[in-house]
Amino acid sequence: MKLQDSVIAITGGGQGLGRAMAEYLAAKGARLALIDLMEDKLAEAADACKKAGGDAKTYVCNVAKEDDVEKTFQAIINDFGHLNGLVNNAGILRDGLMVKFKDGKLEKRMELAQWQSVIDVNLTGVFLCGREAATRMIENGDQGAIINIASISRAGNMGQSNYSAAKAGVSALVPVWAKELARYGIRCMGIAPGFIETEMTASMKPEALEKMTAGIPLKRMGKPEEIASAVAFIFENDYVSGRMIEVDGALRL
Ligand SMILES: NC(=O)C1=CN([C@@H]2O[C@H](COP(=O)(O)OP(=O)(O)OC[C@H]3O[C@@H](n4cnc5c(N)ncnc54)[C@H](O)[C@@H]3O)[C@@H](O)[C@H]2O)C=CC1
Ligand SMILES: CC(C)c1ccc(C(=O)O)c(O)c1O
Repeated sequence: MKLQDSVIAITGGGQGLGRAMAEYLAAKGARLALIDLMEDKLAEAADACKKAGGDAKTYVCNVAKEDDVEKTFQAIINDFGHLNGLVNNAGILRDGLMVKFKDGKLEKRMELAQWQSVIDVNLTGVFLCGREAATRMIENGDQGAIINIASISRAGNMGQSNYSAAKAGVSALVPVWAKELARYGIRCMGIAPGFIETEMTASMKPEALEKMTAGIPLKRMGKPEEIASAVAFIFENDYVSGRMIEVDGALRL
């Protein structure tokens, strides 16, 4: 698929990795539908995309809400007339141990609400957006790809029951959707990033950063552009489907 003039929706497109993907695809001439909760961040990201050479429109939407998602994808079709791809990128962290001994007493530490909030956004949100994008693409006769952003934590990371379960779930959806959607000319792939440089890591003390990167075989964190280029590769290569790409500097948790 050529990215020039393709319409690509990115959830969580307002900041971080989603914004980096948007700018990278915009520079290749893609037309971006940026979806996020934060209106101000969306406006900044859309401006950056336009400067990079692509068109961009913004949609305030909670990916965990079925109504919001249905309205958003209807609006995208109304605005652009087509949809060629989706990057399911929006995600949240609410880390915590499941149980812990404190003062000789065993405590339940991960609250149900803490579990559910991550499942709602990181797993149900991916399902809702994937289902809506596929429906609109099939109705319109548009071919393309859906990409689920997972994490190295999908293998199971201490303190991340909720997050690891959701990321394992979105990884499992990749071969399911690849098989179900191939007949409509829609591919599905996943990316599992390791530790990536963000605004949060930029503000960390050098000693803490050094400790974090010491265990990574490539001895550095990944750059947002390295995730964005994996996204572009997937859209541009019409024979990749049903698999995960691990972009993690060879780290294993
Ligand atoms: N930064 C990293 O090192 C890694 C990130 N990831 C994954 O990459 C993705 C992006 O991560 P970052 O850019 O670091 O995060 P971030 O927190 O900087 O950006 C996430 C974006 O998603 C949006 N969002 C959150 N909940 C939403 C909802 N309910 N509806 C719509 N938008 C919502 C936020 O407003 C924000 O703009 C996530 O899925 C994350 O799990 C995976 C591995 C490593
Ligand atoms: C534990 C993994 C590598 C990780 C680290 C940081 C973030 C983040 O800041 O959003 C993640 O989403 C992760 O999956």
